[in-house]
Amino acid sequence: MDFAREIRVIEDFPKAGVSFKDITTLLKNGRAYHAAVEALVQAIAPWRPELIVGPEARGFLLAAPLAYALGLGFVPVRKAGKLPAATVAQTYALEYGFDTLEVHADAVRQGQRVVVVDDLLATGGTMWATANLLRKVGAEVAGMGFLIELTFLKGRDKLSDYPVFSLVQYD
Ligand SMILES: O=P(O)(O)OC[C@H]1O[C@H](OP(=O)(O)OP(=O)(O)O)[C@H](O)[C@@H]1O
Ligand SMILES: Nc1ncnc2[nH]cnc12
Repeated sequence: MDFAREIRVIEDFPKAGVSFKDITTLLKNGRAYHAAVEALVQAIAPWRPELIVGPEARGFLLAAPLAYALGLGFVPVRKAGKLPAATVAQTYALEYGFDTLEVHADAVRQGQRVVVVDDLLATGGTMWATANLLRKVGAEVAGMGFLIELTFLKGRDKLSDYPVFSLVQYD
């Protein structure tokens, strides 16, 4: 399937100069959504994950069905202050300023192989912070899967310690 055809591109959203990749058009097409999750399953299964992790919010839309398809558990990474039990936090740089992501301190077993799945790789800041969180709580990050990669932002360079897979690339 040509996944790029299912993704709507909105220029100058949320601000001038940004070419926004809108996955809602893919998500509302059942065949495309199913095929995208299946393609990610095929790419990620060889990494032998024991658990799937997804960052809030769009990451949940791919990571949770992927976990379900593989018969694995799902762990959410959330923006600061959203998770109720004891957490570990990681602050990371945004284009302007900083943000903080959290995961439950007891979310993984020591040495557990986890794969992180998100909708889109841009600068890599979100995924870098997520991987750091997972290492802090004792996980082994076995790989990272994305629906979309904005190759010109070179997010992969920040993630060079890990295998990275993306289904659709924009350059
Ligand atoms: O590689 P990066 O430069 O970190 O950018 C990619 C991240 O940006 C978007 O999330 P956003 O923070 O907009 O949150 P949302 O999923 O809640 O919309 C996207 O879903 C990725 O998680
Ligand atoms: N260009 C883009 N489109 C959609 N989501 C994004 N997150 C970061 N950059 C993005």
